[in-house]
Amino acid sequence: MGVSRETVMAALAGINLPGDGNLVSQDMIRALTIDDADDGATVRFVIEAPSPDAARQIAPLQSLAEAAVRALPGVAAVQAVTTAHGPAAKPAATSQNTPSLNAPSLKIGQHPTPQQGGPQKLTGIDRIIAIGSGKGGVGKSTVSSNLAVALARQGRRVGLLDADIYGPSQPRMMGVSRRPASPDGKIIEPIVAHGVTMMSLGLMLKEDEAVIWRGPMIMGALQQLLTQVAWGELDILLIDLPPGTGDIQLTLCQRTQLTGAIVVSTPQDVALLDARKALDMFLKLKTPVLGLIENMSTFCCPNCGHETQIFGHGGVKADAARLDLPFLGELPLTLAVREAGDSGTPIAATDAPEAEAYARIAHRLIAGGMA
Ligand SMILES: Nc1ncnc2c1ncn2[C@@H]1O[C@H](COP(=O)(O)OP(=O)(O)OP(=O)(O)O)[C@@H](O)[C@H]1O
Repeated sequence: MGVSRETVMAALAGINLPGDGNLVSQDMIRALTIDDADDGATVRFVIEAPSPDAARQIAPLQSLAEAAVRALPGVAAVQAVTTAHGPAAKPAATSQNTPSLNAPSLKIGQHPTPQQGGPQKLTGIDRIIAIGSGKGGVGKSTVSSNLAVALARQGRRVGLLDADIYGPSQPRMMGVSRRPASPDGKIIEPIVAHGVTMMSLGLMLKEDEAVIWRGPMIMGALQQLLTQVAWGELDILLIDLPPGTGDIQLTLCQRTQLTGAIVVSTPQDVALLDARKALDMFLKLKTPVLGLIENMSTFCCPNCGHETQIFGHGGVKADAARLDLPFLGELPLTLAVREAGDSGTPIAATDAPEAEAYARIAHRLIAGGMA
């Protein structure tokens, strides 16, 4: 019989905060998961502080919390992360950037405002890279969150915008559930998680709420997420696109000066067919393709170590060579990557062996001046 959620929460309630209360009474525990195994449970949780300053202040409590949970009978391993809610750095000065203490009243999903001239730069953001795919479910969001975290771990100031407006998955993958604040009703304060400044439309909606919007409203929402979020100074903003070649991709490439795009695909033929359409779209929109990533390249059985190429292998690399585009690397299909994403702590934020593959791609982007 494994450890229960209640027992873990009771242990965490024993970790007192410097001011008042404890980790549980101050509602700071998020994304608690308990994975039972024969040799004991692995417990994962996120400590979400109300601000980056508070996160720094309580950083030493993370190891106390981990030790308290590890001491419980039936627990084999503990993985905890401290994240903060609030702006990463002082936002770039704009006339609207004067927060007050009023309650947020931001209305997302308005029609876009007309824009003069061609694609525009975003103040304070050095590079913007869109991460796209042709087909859904190939791991574009998983790659985006892990790459963002890997780049942040290598010292870059990273933003992550979830532009998958119909199916935002970054809140879950980054372990964030709190609605961002908008003290003046105009500027939205992003959330900081795993060292990444992030924002998603999913954070502005109720979890099960569907977005039923026509093209212009979607484009308006994207424009708001790009221009009304206080991103601060960033080396790189990664944009997790929805699958396909629709309104969001078109609006983004035409209105925002992108450094380029990265296309993620599995090696499977049906995925590659759609990936080629995404590549063709970026070509037509004159957005440079910075490279291709092959996700779910190989599967290594965690029990016997046997390697299987479930979706084939090498197809993306071959396409990159054929189209004379950079191949950025391949990522394995593993249970740990899926579980990490579901638990709100991307594998790249851990010391698991899988983190290395994301770190390599991040290093390559930095070395190439792309991040
Ligand atoms: N390398 C991997 N190993 C194991 N699971 C993976 C891997 N990459 C993605 N997954 C899992 O596959 C599922 C789909 O991934 P993800 O949501 O990242 O894809 P997507 O291309 O962004 O999908 P969509 O855009 O259609 O929402 C998720 O459950 C994710 O955890």
